Amino acid sequence: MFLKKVTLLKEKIPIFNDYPFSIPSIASLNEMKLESNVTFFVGENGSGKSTLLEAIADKCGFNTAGGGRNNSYDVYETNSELSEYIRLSWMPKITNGFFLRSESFYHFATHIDKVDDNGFKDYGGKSLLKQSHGESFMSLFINRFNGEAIYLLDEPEAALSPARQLALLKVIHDLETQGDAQFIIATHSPILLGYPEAEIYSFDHGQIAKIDYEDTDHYSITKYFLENRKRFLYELFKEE
Ligand SMILES: Nc1ncnc2c1ncn2[C@@H]1O[C@H](COP(=O)(O)OP(=O)(O)OP(=O)(O)O)[C@@H](O)[C@H]1O
Repeated sequence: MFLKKVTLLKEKIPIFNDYPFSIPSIASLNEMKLESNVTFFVGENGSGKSTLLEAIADKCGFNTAGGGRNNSYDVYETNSELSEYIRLSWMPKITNGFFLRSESFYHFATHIDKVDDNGFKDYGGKSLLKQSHGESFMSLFINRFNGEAIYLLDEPEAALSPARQLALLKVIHDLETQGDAQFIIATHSPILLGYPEAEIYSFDHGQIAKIDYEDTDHYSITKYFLENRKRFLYELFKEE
């Protein structure tokens, strides 16, 4: 693995009232140690996962709208308001990698459609715009992801069927074990979170703290739902 630590430079922060320091998990961050090739960010909607992931991507020099170092398409790029307040500690430093931002992947696909002159070799030999959302994600993972690199994925499951989520686990496993790749993944998927030996950071309760897989809401709510679906729905829908 390459990225070992993310530190919040608290002394540089002028005021904690405004975004992104108004997010409790971000405001309470001191340093986050990364000790596994695969790290997950979990937490409720709005708990700050994407904000931190985007700041890390910006610091890596990746396009914050999604892409790697060479994917410059300013028109869709957004500024990370957090990146100038974090420090990344590497050992060794690498520059290869990719930031997958599910919500704006269409912009990346449109950009590639305009500039690719290589028969879409990095994307399965077909324009990403002519593949389904999930197919285009898998084409990217299988063809473009390789070698020593850091991959930052924001909700990759958004486009993936359960079977394709399992396929992504296999891609992660192959890259991690053969290519020494590092992954940081913000997710709500109980399937992805089940990756063995992964480190999981929860952004809930106003802090960023390690959590075991079985202690995440994603695991426990999904498990309870699948095992007690009728009772669960009865309780959910019943009149107060
Ligand atoms: N550019 C912005 N300006 C002001 N507030 C923002 C901005 N971007 C995000 N926020 C707010 O910051 C909070 C954290 O957002 P963020 O996208 O990091 O959450 P998240 O944990 O990734 O959520 P989700 O699981 O829904 O993707 C939210 O309350 C959001 O409304």
